[in-house]
This record gives sequence, structure tokens and C-alpha cells, in this order.
Amino acid sequence: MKYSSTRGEAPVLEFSDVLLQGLARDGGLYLPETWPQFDTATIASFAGKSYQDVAYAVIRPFIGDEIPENDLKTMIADAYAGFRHPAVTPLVQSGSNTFLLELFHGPTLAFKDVAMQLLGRMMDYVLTQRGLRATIVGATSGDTGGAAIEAFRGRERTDIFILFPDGRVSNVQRRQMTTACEDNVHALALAGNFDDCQAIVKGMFNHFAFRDRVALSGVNSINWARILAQIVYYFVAAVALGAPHRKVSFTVPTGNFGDIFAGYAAKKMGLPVEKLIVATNVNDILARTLETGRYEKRGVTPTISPSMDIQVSSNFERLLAEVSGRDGAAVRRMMDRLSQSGSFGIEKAPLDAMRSVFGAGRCNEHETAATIAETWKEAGYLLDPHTAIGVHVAKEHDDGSVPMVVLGTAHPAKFPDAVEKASGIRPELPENLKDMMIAEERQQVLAADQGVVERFIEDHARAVTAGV
Ligand SMILES: Cc1ncc(COP(=O)(O)O)c(C=O)c1O
Ligand SMILES: N[C@@H](CCOP(=O)(O)O)C(=O)O
Repeated sequence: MKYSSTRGEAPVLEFSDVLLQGLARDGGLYLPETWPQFDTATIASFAGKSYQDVAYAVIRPFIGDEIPENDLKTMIADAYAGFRHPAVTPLVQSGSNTFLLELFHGPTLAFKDVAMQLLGRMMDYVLTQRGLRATIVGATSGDTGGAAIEAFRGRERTDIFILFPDGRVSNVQRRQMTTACEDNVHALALAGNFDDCQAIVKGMFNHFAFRDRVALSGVNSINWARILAQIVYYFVAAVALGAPHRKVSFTVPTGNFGDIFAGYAAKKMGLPVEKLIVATNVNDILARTLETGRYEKRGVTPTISPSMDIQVSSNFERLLAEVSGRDGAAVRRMMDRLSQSGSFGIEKAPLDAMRSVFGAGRCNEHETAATIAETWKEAGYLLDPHTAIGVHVAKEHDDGSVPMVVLGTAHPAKFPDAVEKASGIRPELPENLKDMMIAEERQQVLAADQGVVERFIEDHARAVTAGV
């Protein structure tokens, strides 16, 4: 499989290079040049298969023969061996027509683990094959950071630097990043918001001298392998509900648009997805864009769903490339307008194409808390604030015609204060994570300044000397 950039000016690459690259060198994001196609019989054959077997079938065509079958199967098996549920991503019925897809049974209690546990293994595999080291950077609004650190801690070939907005993540999220004691882990608390952190990460990728000197790699969903691993659970859930013989809709708590883009990829591969519903908190740039056709940045408002406090939504660029017929120049123009003036308009044809697949809705703070309280009272099920946003928005979009699956993106115990305030119930962390709440913390507080972050990384990354 070949991959090209959304902006059309970076080299076309194969999977392993895309895996190590992160952002494309023209500032764009890599996309597979074609979507593998699964016919009805193939999708039907997933029924009754294990998560791991479906994962292999879905992921294989994107990798081609770059990783031998047995090696890929072993990495998939290892990645999910530590999940606390045998189904990996179990589906729970929550109403006559609605289902919750629990994606939080991995080591850090967030959906990010599903991809990150595999990504860590794949990167290590490719780096070992090539005899290289890499410097991993990532920006987090809370969950990506913990999941990435868990996946890369102690790995010999990588140093990992995670940028997070100081004071804007939950205590559990912060401790998942700051209590890892391995020397290759660096949690960097920046005085800014998530968008500032993400802009610095992208800035470092666009600073080629620095990027090449430290062998920079990325673990945000700018990395195609993150999206790839997330496509799997759309197939697993839909097949459990009758696909390919029945259509299914998904509502996805959304920030950086990575998780829902994986659903779009599944649809492009042949999964009968009726609608993909974007669920946002009050930081609703995506909902506004679908309504008005104008992508317009506003300030970020801190909420009780901090992982979705995002205004510049990375993967939306991948969708723009899709609906623009992979016209790299058109995507570049829109992205240039965004960085120059903070907004851009989407033309009618691409906007109509988006609207034919995606719906959207938003949920404010009061509605989030009320949804947590109601769901606890009525069903005895404790939602985390992000999943609650999905449940609220799904109700507005569910017309009963096809099953509606809400993606359960985090465990409530990651946000105990918000959940307790809403429901009166304080969710407990799983036993093996309790020690983390009293462990010593280690973090570096830095200015939200690319130069400052780059200097810190140059001083601490072992890959600066290039190669092992
Ligand atoms: C708990 C939770 N829900 C939802 C999201 C939004 O996912 P995405 O950024 O892929 O849209 C995130 C962050 O990414 C998250 O951590
Ligand atoms: N919500 C995310 C933000 C980063 O998103 P990513 O999917 O691009 O890594 C987080 O929790 O960090």
C-alpha cells in the first residue's frame, strides 16, 4: 500500500515509513492512496471471530508484505493481551436501539490504548529492523499522553516527550504521565492549552533541521497507524449488530477527529455505516463547520470533558482531502487560510459530501452532568463525561431506523471529581492503578514556546547522535 500526503507535495511512502514519519514533510497528513475493499462475504465472515483475528484481517491490507504474517499476528496478540476484558472492546446494550462500545479496558482506561498498544510494538519492530532510534513527541489534552507513555515506557529505541496543558487535565490523567519513572519518559507541562501543544508539535515536524537531528516521530493521530488500529472496532461492533446485512450508525465523542475518521475509513472499506455523528462539548468547531460550512477557530473553553477541549482538529484535514477528491492544492489553500486568518470556507460540493456521511451535535456542561446523573439513575451505568456527550448527542440523532452505537471513550474513574459531582458516586480506579495516585511525580514545566521545547528535547533525546 502506498500513502500520500493530504497536501500532495511530500514523498509517497510505504507503511513502515509513514509509521515513523508522523507528519508529512509538506505539513500534511498521510492517507492510503486507495481504500482496501471488503465484500459482503468477507465482512460476514468476521462474525464469531476474535477481536485479534478481525484486527489482523482489517490491518493487513494497509501494511502489505512489509511485516510478515506471524510477526504482525504476534504484535496484535501482545497488544491486546493486557486488556481487562476478553472481548477487548465489548458492546453493551444501553437502550432498545442503542449500544455503548466500551473502548476503555486497556491499561490507561481510554480508547487511545487500543491503537497505542499496537503502535508502540510496531514502531519498536521497525526501528529494531533498521537499527535506529527515534524521538517520539506527542501533544495531549489528557488521554493520548498517558496511553503513549504506557506504550513506550522503558523501550530501548525510543525517548518519548509528551506536551500537556498545565492544569487542564484531570489528576488521574496527569499522574498517568508524571509517575512513569523510566529514563526515556518526559512529561512536559506547558503554560497553554492543547491547541498550543499541538501547534508546537507540528512546528517541530516542520522544522526540518531539528526534525532530522533528533529523528522525530509522532504518536498523535497525525500518525496513520493510530487511525488504522481504530478502524477495527467499527467492524467488530457493526458485525455484532448484524452487518453487513444491517446498517449501523455511530456517535463519536470528538476532538481531534481521529476516532471518527477511523469510522469513515471503515465505511470506505465497505462497512455499511449509515451515519457518523460528531459529538462535541462547547468547543464545537466541528459541529459549527458542518452546520455553516465555515471552519472558524475560537478560544478554547475548559470543560469537564478536558480531552475534547480542542479547536484545531488535526484529522479534519484528512476528511477535507477526501471530499476534495484528494486535491492537495485545495487542501493547502484551506490550511493556509486557517493559519493566516483563523478560518476558511468549504465549497458546496465537498460540504454536501461531508453532510451525506456526518451529522453533528454539541453538549454543554449542564447537559453532560445531567446525562451522567440520568444514566446512573435509570440504568445503574456510570458514564465518563466524554462518553456522556456521545450519549446526549446520540439521543438527538437516533431515529430508531438502525442501531446506534455510542463510542465509550474513557473509564469514569479517570474523571472522578466530575462524575461524583454529577451522580453522587465516586468511581474507583482498578486495583492495579491505585498506587499511581500516591507515587512520586516527575514533570518539567516549560513555556509554551517551540524553541524552549526543542532545546529541552535536544538535551535529553538519545537519538540526537543518530542511530544506535
Ligand atoms: C476520552 C476521549 N474522548 C474523546 C476524544 C476525542 O477523540 P478524537 O480526538 O479522536 O476525536 C478524546 C481525545 O482524543 C478522548 O481522550
Ligand atoms: N484528546 C486527545 C488529544 C490528542 O489527540 P490525538 O488522537 O491526535 O492523539 C488527548 O486526550 O490527548
